[in-house]
Amino acid sequence: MCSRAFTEIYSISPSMFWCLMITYIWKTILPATSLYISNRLLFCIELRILGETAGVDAVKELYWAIIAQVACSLIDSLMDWVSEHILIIYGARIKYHFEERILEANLKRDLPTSQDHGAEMEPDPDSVFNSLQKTVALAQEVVSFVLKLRVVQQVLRSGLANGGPIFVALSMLPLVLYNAMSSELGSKAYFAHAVDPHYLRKSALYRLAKDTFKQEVMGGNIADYVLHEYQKARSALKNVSDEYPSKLYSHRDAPFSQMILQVCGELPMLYFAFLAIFKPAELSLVQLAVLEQTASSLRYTFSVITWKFGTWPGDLSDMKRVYGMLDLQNQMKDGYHPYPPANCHPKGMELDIHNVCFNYPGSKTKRNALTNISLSIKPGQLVVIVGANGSGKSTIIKLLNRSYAPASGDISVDGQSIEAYQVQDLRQATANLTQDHQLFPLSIAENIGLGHPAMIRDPKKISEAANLAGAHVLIQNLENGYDTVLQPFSHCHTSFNARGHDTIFAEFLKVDKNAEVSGVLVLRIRSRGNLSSRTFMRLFSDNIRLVTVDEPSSALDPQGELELFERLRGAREGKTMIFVTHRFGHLTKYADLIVCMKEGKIAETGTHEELMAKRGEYIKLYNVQAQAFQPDPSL
Ligand SMILES: Nc1ncnc2c1ncn2[C@@H]1O[C@H](COP(=O)(O)OP(=O)(O)OP(=O)(O)O)[C@@H](O)[C@H]1O
Repeated sequence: MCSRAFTEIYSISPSMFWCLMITYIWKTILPATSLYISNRLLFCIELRILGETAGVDAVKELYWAIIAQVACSLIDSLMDWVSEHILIIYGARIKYHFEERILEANLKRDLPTSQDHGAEMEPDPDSVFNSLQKTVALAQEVVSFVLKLRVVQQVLRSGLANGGPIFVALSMLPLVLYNAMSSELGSKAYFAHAVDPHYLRKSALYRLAKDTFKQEVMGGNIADYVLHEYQKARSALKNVSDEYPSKLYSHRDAPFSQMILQVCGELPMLYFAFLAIFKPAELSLVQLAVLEQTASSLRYTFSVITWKFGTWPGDLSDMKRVYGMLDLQNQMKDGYHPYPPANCHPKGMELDIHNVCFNYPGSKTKRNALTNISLSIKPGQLVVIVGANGSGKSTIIKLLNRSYAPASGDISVDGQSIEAYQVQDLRQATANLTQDHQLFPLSIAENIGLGHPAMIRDPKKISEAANLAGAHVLIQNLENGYDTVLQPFSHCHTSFNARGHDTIFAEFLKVDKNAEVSGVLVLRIRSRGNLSSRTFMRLFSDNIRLVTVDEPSSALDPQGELELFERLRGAREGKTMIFVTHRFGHLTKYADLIVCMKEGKIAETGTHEELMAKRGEYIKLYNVQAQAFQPDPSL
């Protein structure tokens, strides 16, 4: 997986990749090089002070060490600048690259797969690069540790550091012991949850003073009860601590391990003190400084490695999430055949639903959403599906537009199984108007034009579609007309301190507010048919052979719905039309076929007259509606 990420990131910009690698290599060798140079510097200073040249040109070495030290510092700051500069540009390019890949994958993903994988569908586009950087950082520390060991070896071999091996070994001992005896949670994978019933009750009661519940608590005059119950729960909790899990985990009942570790930490200095007592001639302060410097540098790298190694699986998991999401296969297989077939009927789509059963993925209900549905719809028919809430009307539409696939049975379209066709082609031949239609955070013109993207740059067609949907006048009266952006995203940002700065914060609120389109306006646009404008726009496409309208009444008043149905019927030529609606009175008289649903099954089918004569399920629904419009005789 790491090599896949490397290859992908490399392909975004090979030149920037190599520049970044050079800075990483530099950062890897720098600590060992600095350690070596500063050790040399200290030794040369000592030789110079004591006047012991012993064949070494101390002054010349001192100059070289000074030049090398300064050069390292300069190169290091240059490398810092280069890597920061590259990361700003390259980092953004990498992020946008993965953002695009995630967007593309999400757009191609079918509904059941998206619903089954929920949160996995939105991984952080930054995480591949972040994970890779953390992997590189771990590798850097390991290599740096090995290089530092080489420097230690050299120091010990030089004979200038008497007692060095024991000193270095003693310096590393506490770290090794610490890792062996460690009881830290920090680098472990864990999750924690509270189980104590008194603690859970105390926390729940504490929340009752918050805004969400306040009105209810005050209105119900239950404040005393809440406080009393809180006190009861608190005293039942006794000494149970709610300290962070990591602290509770690392706390030891006896102090011995801590004491041993503490004493071990002092051992190197104690050892040197004993040497000073018993072999003072073999020691110097510079030796002590060099050894301490070397050992502390090794200790630091060792502890960074152990920490990074512990957190590495977690770092990689973010990268895994991105690739897991990108590699996810759609549950619904795409077909091979183009749609429409050459011999299709000019009047519209022919549909044959045969013995279809279906339930939603993850549904916990015993009853299927649809059970044994069989239905034939002839080309160009106007079909109305009626039935109580939850009887399965919308689900039929969702199977027809291939949002889901039946669990069993088959749907055939123009004589061929629906699954044999390419989904994209089928969708191009279908116009859906549903209760779930959303306004996109784009301009009104785009919101409408996206019904038929080929005409999205045609303002005449867009206003014609809005006119047909009855939304044109409202849109035209807006300050920015069709260019009004609906529900724009705000990209404002304040620093933490700006919150204490009245002028800046007021300005921030103003800018942030400007980005909002009022919710009232959005509602008006919805109710005045901006959503159906998109469907009318879609109807301008010559490809449409099936129109499904699923209860747009939640956004429309009865008059608006009646007008909408009238206009949709006006565009009926060459299209099969299926309407799902509760207010079906004004539609059923035009219906070639009425399908009456009950509890996921088809209760009866026929024309209005046939179903009225049957005196079954349909007439019950019809009478309930009719009664709502008749005067109450008791009044
Ligand atoms: N996304 C979903 N996940 C799980 N169950 C669902 C989902 N959508 C609908 N259902 C269930 O499937 C059954 C049929 O729902 P459907 O929406 O098709 O009924 P409907 O007749 O269109 O109802 P309404 O008139 O209220 O829209 C219901 O029991 C409903 O609760």
